[in-house]
Amino acid sequence: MTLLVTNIKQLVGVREENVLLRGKELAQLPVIEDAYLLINDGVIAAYGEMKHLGEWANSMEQTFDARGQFVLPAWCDSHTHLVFAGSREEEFVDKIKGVSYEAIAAKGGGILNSAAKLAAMSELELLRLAWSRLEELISLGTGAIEIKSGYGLSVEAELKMLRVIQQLKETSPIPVVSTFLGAHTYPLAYRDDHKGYIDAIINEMLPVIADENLADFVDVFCEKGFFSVEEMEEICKAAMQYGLKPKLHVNQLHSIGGLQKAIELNAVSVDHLETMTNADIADLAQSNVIGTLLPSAAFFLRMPYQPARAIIDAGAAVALASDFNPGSSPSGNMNLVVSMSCIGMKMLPEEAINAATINGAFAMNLEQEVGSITVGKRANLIFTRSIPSLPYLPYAFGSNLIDRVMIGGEFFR
Ligand SMILES: N=CN[C@@H](CCC(=O)O)C(=O)O
Ligand SMILES: [Zn+2]
Repeated sequence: MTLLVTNIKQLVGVREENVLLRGKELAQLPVIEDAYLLINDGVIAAYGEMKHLGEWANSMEQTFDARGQFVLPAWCDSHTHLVFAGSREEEFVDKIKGVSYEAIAAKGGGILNSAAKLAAMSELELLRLAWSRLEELISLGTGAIEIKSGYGLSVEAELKMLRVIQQLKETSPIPVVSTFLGAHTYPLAYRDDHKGYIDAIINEMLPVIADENLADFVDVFCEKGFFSVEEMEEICKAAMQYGLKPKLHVNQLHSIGGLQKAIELNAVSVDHLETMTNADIADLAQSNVIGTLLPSAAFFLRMPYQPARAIIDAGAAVALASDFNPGSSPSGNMNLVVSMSCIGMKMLPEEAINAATINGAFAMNLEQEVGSITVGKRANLIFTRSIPSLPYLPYAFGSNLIDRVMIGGEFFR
């Protein structure tokens, strides 16, 4: 089926080629004013200025008049923990009362709290909950997503999470990539036996994950009190033997060398980056690794935002993602993430949109499929409400400025 979209006020993120944007390039967001867009079988087939629309347009079987809407590539959310069993608002209240993130984790809260809830839930119920979250995110403009395990922390429960992600992958209308995060924290039973848990990850979880093709990436929470740089290296090297690529949680609370090791391991991305030394910024800028910034986690944990300006100005490639999870970012709303990055991290609107689309696609190895208006890519698109300009999107934070979301050439809901 072919659909012609006409009278688009601005077609945003038009790119003939896929290039990961770094440094100054991040502010370059190519648009076509007063545009048309042709979609064939759910895939972008052509685009251009309305004035160049040929006679052929008259014979189109299906047309949609965008009447002055802006059309953007849907958000590419490259870091989420979307599969979880329950919310953790009791910890939210504890934190308001002054209890720290680390103190909550130390007394069995945090990730372990989510793991206990997940262990008690069936695969089917987990899938039902995750599916309804995913539907909400798509209606908020997310057109591709990465989902991690990491609330299982046992062979059985990690595999249960990954099988839920696998089912989402098979049935979701948007591309889903899967990340194995068995090394999210040490389960209680292995609190004093790190080697034992790492052995379980390497010898019991990874072979099944590889056998059933349950993950595209491997992640480790490299942090004081969680996994050390050496432990991260051991786990990544084992996972890489099965073809999983590293995408790693580093430099959230402390700078302990995780970022440098991730670069050495040729990670696809290093995620969080709230705590960056000047040397960390320089090392990232000189590497090919994408720095994925998660401003809503910093916001929710009341931490200083990631130093986006310094990271971009040093020449690094950055992506933006939601980190949707029940502990540190109970929102997967990428519109809010884009606003926060402009308001809290002084990213330009063009930089934020690029970081949340094309660079996010690169951070999931999905750049051939999504992230820009490019012939051959999926027509996963955001149609805005009537807005005066593109910067109005991050400026008017909290308003729902999305009129419709298109997934694979069809309007979603
Ligand atoms: N930092 C590690 N993991 C999650 C938080 C997990 C949780 O608190 O449940 C994050 O990315 O912020
Ligand atoms: Zn995370």
